[in-house]
Amino acid sequence: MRDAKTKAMAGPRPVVFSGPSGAGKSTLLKKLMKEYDGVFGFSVSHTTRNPRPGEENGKDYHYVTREVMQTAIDNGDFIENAEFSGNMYGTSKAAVQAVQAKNLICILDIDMQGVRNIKRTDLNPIYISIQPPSMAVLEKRLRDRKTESEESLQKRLRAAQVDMEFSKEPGMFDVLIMNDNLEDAYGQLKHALSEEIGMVKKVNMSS
Ligand SMILES: Nc1nc2c(ncn2[C@@H]2O[C@H](COP(=O)(O)OP(=O)(O)O)[C@@H](O)[C@H]2O)c(=O)[nH]1
Ligand SMILES: Nc1ncnc2c1ncn2[C@@H]1O[C@H](COP(=O)(O)OP(=O)(O)O)[C@@H](O)[C@H]1O
Repeated sequence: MRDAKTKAMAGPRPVVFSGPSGAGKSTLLKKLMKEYDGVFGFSVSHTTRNPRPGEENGKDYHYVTREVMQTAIDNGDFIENAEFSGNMYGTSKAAVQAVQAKNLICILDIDMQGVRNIKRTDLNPIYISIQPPSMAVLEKRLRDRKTESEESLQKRLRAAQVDMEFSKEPGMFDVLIMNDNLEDAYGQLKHALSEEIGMVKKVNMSS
């Protein structure tokens, strides 16, 4: 456990976003970061998947080869890493430190293996699960997003089923948000984080 002093030095509590691919994590967190400019900072993960149109290296992800990623993992550069849908993903220590150095609330978008592994660290985040209203809605959203091949889509849907069960495990998440209507889900998210947002605004305004 971190004592009060180290906690204060590390800045505000990070926030973990998890939930099935296509549940709306990126949509919600981008909205949040836009509205609360200077409050949140995104932990830019590493991945071996290819960038999608519109995604930027260093902003959405650090896009790397398996070799580069494995070497960095072996080097102890990562807080956690996982294999998802045939690709490697991971949170580097540097990604989180870069956000915490600016005294911002660090946002992590990670899968359920990441959640399990972060629970073994002293990061002490708020765990938020974003869930879709149903598998049918999730499938429609993923298809309409037009980012996945049929094979990748099927892999994501299979992982989603496991994820939806995982999110029901007692004590796994602090907040569960069902993303049916976007504005409602966003309202719930802001409400869940209102105390942390208030604290960061106060501290950063007076410094
Ligand atoms: N464990 C872990 N999972 C990650 C990390 N970065 C992204 N993910 C997860 O990997 C999954 C796939 O992400 P992505 O390929 O961007 O697809 P999308 O979720 O459909 O937009 C999602 O569940 C993400 O939350 C990471 O650093 N660690
Ligand atoms: N509440 C919602 N209603 C309808 N479509 C949504 C909603 N939330 C997100 N979407 C859409 O669903 C797709 C998946 O959302 P995205 O944020 O990419 O999910 P994730 O980051 O969890 O994989 C996107 O095309 C997004 O625009």
